[in-house]
Amino acid sequence: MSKSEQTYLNFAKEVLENGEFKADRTGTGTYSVFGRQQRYDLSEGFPLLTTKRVAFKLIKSELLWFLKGETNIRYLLENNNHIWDEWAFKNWVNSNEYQGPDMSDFGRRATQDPEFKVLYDQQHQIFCDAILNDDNFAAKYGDLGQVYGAQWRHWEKVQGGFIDQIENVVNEIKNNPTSRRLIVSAWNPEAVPMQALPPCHSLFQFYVVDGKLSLQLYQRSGDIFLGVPFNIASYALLLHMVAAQTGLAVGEFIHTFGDAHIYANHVDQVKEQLQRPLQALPTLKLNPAVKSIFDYELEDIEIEGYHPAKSIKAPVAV
Ligand SMILES: Nc1nc(=O)c2c([nH]1)NC[C@@H]1CN(c3ccc(C(=O)N[C@@H](CCC(=O)O)C(=O)O)cc3)CN21
Ligand SMILES: O=c1ccn([C@H]2C[C@H](O)[C@@H](COP(=O)(O)O)O2)c(=O)[nH]1
Repeated sequence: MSKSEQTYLNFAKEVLENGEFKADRTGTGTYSVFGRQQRYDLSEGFPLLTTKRVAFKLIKSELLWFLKGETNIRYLLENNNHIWDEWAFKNWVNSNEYQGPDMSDFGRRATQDPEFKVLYDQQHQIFCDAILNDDNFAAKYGDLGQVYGAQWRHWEKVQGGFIDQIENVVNEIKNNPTSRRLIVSAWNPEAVPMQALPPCHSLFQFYVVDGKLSLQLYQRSGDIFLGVPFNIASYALLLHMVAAQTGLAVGEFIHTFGDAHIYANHVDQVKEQLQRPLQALPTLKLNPAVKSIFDYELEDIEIEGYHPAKSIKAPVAV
């Protein structure tokens, strides 16, 4: 049995039991707590949940997308990753150019009205085809604004020019591992109005001791059922990659939250997941021939020994 997965399940259980009902931006309603922290010892195994199948290939392509400094969903769609579609789709259907049926409040209506869902699926398909095949359309509507990739790799300086926070932090870990300033911030108050969704995983810090690298993330807002399993695996993967590139062993991933919530329409799914038995955690294999944090491709990252229970579907709140 894995301590890491039990840590996540205990957290979900605690929020189900103690979360306060709280209205939210999406109109869905949540059970929410404020200020929590979990620790995952990565030497125990790779923290990809086994009590439901978590699509690791989506986590990989999303993280490589951030690391490339990309903010356009075209790269994700080319890799069959649709987790960010809704936030780009919103820009299109709210534009003057959009001529199709009314898509206002599509996220909520698609889960509640089967007839509307048919219309939404059609428009979503048209949207994805256009992003993939039409360069101008992709440039206009595929871009999520100054989101993670932009802030990590090209933080815009007031006096002109850019800061590559990832390159800097990897160099600092190599050259100055005792530093207490090993921080990457995605939270840029000036950019918030230009982002499809202000960064949920807002800031992270590295720490080196005894030849081991740890990472703590501050996540301002966490969707415990859908987003958090992705976030845990994504930061564990990033930690492994940075450790590999700096010659360090992996230590802990520490996950600190602001508003951690379970959406009201995820409660049954969480209860089902909590009933399931845990399996051993998988292990991560990174291609040792890769010599830069920016050179990893999908095939350089493999998960081995992953034997999860079947996936549990849930609607995403848009
Ligand atoms: N409400 C909400 N929750 C999130 O977790 C979230 C957002 N919004 N907005 C931006 C990103 C997108 N993320 C997402 C979006 C969808 C899934 C999701 O639907 N996951 C499914 C499988 C999807 C698939 O196989 O294509 C799952 O079962 O994990 C996960 C993370 C995380 N973020
Ligand atoms: O990586 C992510 C991205 C998003 N989320 C969740 C957290 C919230 O449920 C929504 C964002 O809504 P806000 O109103 O902007 O907080 O997306 C996540 O868990 N992980």
